[in-house]
Amino acid sequence: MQVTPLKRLADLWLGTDPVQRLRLRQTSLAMALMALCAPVLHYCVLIAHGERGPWLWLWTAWSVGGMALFYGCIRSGHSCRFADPSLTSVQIAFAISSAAFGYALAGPLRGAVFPVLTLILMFGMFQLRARSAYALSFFALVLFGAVMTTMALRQPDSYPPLVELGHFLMLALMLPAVAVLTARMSVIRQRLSQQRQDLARALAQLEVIATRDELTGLPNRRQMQALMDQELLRSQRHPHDFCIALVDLDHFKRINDSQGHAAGDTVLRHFAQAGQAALRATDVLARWGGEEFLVLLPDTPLPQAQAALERLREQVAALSVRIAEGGEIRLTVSIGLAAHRAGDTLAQTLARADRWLYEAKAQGRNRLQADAPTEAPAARLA
Ligand SMILES: Nc1nc2c(ncn2[C@@H]2O[C@H](COP(=O)(O)OP(=O)(O)OP(=O)(O)O)[C@@H](O)[C@H]2O)c(=O)[nH]1
Repeated sequence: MQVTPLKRLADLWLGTDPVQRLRLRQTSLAMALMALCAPVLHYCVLIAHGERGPWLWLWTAWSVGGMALFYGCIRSGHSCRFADPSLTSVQIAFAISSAAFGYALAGPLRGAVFPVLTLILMFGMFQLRARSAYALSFFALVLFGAVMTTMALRQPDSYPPLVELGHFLMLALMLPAVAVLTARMSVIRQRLSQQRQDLARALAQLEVIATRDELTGLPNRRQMQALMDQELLRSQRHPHDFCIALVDLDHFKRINDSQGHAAGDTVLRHFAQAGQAALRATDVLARWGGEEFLVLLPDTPLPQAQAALERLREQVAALSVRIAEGGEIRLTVSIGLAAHRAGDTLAQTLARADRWLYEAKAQGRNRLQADAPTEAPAARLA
């Protein structure tokens, strides 16, 4: 992808971390607004006093410089050590103080500060909690009240006390209303965030339900079918061997009948653990249905698959499952193993594994029957 000079500039200004970019975008917007307000205030002061004077320059340095400091603090990562790395509350408090200072300088055009003050508080709608919104509104009201009182006392001609009282009353109505709206936004934001988390959790659960067998935690039949389809596609693209084995617990009905269904479930769970432990991490053991399991051995030629499943059979035969009712159950498995042949369908390979399993059962159980490496198993079984 080509990097345009504009994107390079944006990366330089905002960095590349998406979370930091979001914070810096917000602060840059606030900084731009502050920079745009400066000439307007200069105009108001010129109209009111015919000259700009040192206080206005102090306001300009304080306001624009302060916002630049916020930007620097966030851009450098310095703010990450604070509870709110966006510094939202502090930035809003600072902007309120700048607006109050501007109000004291603006003279007859000071009413222009009120929409700016609303705008400043609206920045909090994206991030502030209800409590901070109320606190900042209160802070603004107190600060403006103090500035209005001071100006009415010191310059009653430009700031008539009754007019200032009217201004204050207007603020006393407007600021709590903005705080209430911000608080409501905060509740909506929290609800949305909770819903997003619930949805993500439900999706994760759904994925588990859709792909895992509830009793054993192994991949279920649907998931195994998908994995085998994938392996088939891979073997067609980059030819390699893979094998499929059907593993069936011997005389499992007897366990259920003599020890109960719960004991049968315990045995299934123990078999699943032992089976997984006996296989390689790349092999997949899945519950195919009932007491029948399926093993997919990707990228594995028949002799290796045979050795792996023989090891599994031996380890299961050595297993002793302790059941809740007391006592121990021993179990064995019969295994039918088939190597996939190029050109065959998965159903054909599975059918061959099934026939070998049938053969293993017929020959007395607790054994592995597999394709002969040199002989076509389909021919032998026919
Ligand atoms: N406890 C329990 N039993 C199950 C579950 N799924 C299937 N079964 C039982 O597994 C038994 C399978 O019995 P059969 O198909 O006769 O096979 P078997 O007794 O293992 O005999 P062979 O396969 O011929 O060695 C049945 O009793 C089923 O009820 C399960 O999730 N839990």
